[in-house]
Amino acid sequence: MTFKLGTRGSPLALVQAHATRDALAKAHGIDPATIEIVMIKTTGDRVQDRALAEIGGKALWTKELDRALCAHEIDAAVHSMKDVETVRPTEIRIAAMLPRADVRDRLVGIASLADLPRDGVVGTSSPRRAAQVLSHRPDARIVLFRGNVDTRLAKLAAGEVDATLLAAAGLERLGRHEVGTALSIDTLLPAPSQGAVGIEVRAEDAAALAFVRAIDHAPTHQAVRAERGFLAALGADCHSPVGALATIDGDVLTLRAQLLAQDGSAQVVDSASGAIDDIDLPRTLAETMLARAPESVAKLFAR
Ligand SMILES: NCc1[nH]cc(CCC(=O)O)c1CC(=O)O
Repeated sequence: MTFKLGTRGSPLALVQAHATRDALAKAHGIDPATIEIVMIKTTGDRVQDRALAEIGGKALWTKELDRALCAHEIDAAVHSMKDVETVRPTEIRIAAMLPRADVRDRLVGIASLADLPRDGVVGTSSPRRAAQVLSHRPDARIVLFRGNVDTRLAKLAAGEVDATLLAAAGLERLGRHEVGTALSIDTLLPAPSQGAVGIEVRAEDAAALAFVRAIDHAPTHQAVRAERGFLAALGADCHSPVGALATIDGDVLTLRAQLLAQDGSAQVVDSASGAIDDIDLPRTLAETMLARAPESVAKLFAR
């Protein structure tokens, strides 16, 4: 009997699936060959020329994996948590997370946002990164930029843009440590769940749940749960320019968050600290921030 681990087929997804397989094999003292990696093509992989927001948002990355999981074609699915919708089907359960990688974004093409030429062009399809760049450099021109890491770097090298932003976690997992410069979280607060890999199982599959839970990294899971709780409380989706990062120190969780207007012209930044298991903290922070958000920010959150 092999345990079937489903994944997208992108280079990054495959690295993450292999890391999950290795962690499971090690935790259970079993041969990695007893865990089969099953590649599943998603709509998000097929459509490369339009913004994700336009063609259906985050569900693009998870829909086919959800279907395969519910159809018992796989026993678990590996995801970049950043790409997983905030509200999951009741049949599916997030069982574990790998230890989080570097949460920051890396700026590629120029050394700092101050080095962007006047009216310089930044390629990104992330509303958060676009708004954050514009908050620092209102003169910047944002152009839609998708594709895998190599496609984006080739477009940059061809001079299509002056700069782009990529998650440090993805670059590092692909062995591309040399690409770009990490921006501090004070300059660019990362997306909720950035740098975290999660493993989902069918909620009713107690055996798979126990098998996968053995590799759960609790501090990552707790931090990502708080960040996702914050997004859920906002009713936010991939159209929403939101940064959020939870950090854990001893038994205290601190959640920092940023809501921006789409053009970066207004923003609200705040943080809250409390017990790790305080389930009200993310919602209270979201409500406090929305209450003092200017109209250009508040209107982005459908509540
Ligand atoms: N939306 C694409 C996506 N989803 C997860 C990562 C990187 C890995 C991570 O953040 O965990 C990326 C690429 C990027 O944002 O540069």
